[in-house]
Amino acid sequence: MDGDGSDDEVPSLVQPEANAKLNADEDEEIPNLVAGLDDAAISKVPITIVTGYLGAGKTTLLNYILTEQHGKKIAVILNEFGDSIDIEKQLTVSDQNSTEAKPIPFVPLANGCICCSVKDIGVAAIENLMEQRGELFDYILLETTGLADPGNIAPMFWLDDGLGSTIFLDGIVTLVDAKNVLKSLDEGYGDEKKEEAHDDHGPLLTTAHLQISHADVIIINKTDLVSGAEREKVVARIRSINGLARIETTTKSQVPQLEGLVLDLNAYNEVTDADLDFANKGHSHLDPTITTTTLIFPPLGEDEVSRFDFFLRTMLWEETLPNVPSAAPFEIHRLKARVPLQNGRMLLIQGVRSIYDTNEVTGAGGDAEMAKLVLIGKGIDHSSFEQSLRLTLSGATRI
Ligand SMILES: Nc1nc2c(ncn2[C@@H]2O[C@H](COP(=O)(O)OP(=O)(O)OP(=O)(O)O)[C@@H](O)[C@H]2O)c(=O)[nH]1
Repeated sequence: MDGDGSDDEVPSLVQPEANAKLNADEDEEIPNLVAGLDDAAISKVPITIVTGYLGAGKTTLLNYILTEQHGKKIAVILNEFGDSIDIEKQLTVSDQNSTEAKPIPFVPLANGCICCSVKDIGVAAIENLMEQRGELFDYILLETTGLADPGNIAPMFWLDDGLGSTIFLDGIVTLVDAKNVLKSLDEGYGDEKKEEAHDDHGPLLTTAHLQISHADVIIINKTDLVSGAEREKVVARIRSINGLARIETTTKSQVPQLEGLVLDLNAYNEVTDADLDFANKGHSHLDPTITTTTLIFPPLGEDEVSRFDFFLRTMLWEETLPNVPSAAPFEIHRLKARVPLQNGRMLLIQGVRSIYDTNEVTGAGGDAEMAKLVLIGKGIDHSSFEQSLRLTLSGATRI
């Protein structure tokens, strides 16, 4: 595990210009994504994003959580307005861009939890919620709409300085409907983004793909509606898209445990060797659109550290591969890496889309540990990425 180097970590969060718009002031100090490692994190409120396709079982999961014993005071945020639920009619946050602190009304729920509904998951809405925090809650669960792309929501929780100091992203949990997910992946069934996805001219990228590729935990729900063989097929397909996520199968969203599966995932402050090893186990590429790829290389020498960072920057910010200009177009959704250095230190890297964060720790890993970089994304051709990394580390490009 990586926690042993916490006393002398050197956070060096980097931010691409493409995401600068999320920051009100580009000169502001950028908060640390790996939030769990410092003292200040103790008082921060974790947020779990619950996402999943229409009807997959998100609300059923939230209801299940609220009736279970977890000893937490949870604020549930619903990111939608519906006619069906009375509480949603009562609650309004009209303008997410407003800087005025308009109190968000809460509705009491079971287990001492509270619920509110916001139209858009904006920084202002969450800040507003945090201002009212007091003793009201110590955990936030955010249920997104079925068509939300978690890759757009996740960066909000560490890019904004104010928010980053009060909240940290604990993890993304994606519910999928065992009966319909394959159809959703293949056809964009019922997907309003279908046209947009086709504009890409590549294999169809659906909302279901985006929700699976960004997930830290994937709950395959409604298993009562499929046979054992169908369930295995779904698991294999999802595993081929996201080799990093933990996968559980459920009926009525009844997860076997909450801790570590929905709550307190610590998905963004741990990069364990076991996780990366698992992703590298060569799951077959069953999905034509999104795959998980692992690059393995020896510990980096002093000169190679900045070259490696150049490789990451070019790949994530420019979506090109240094030294391999002919590589096919690609998109990176999620990235995790453990990179031992020859000086005995270790780089732990997390990324979502074009944002990534590097922490340097001591004492992690053994002498024999190789560096592992796991990438989840679209159009990733393993050999082009490997070639680019090898050439870049060898100093083929002056940086
Ligand atoms: N058969 C079956 N039905 C389920 C299961 N889980 C949930 N449902 C039902 O499926 C329907 C949709 O579940 P919800 O929890 O509302 O799904 P959701 O993801 O919140 O749906 P949206 O808010 O529309 O995106 C409800 O009628 C649930 O009772 C399950 O495991 N099996």
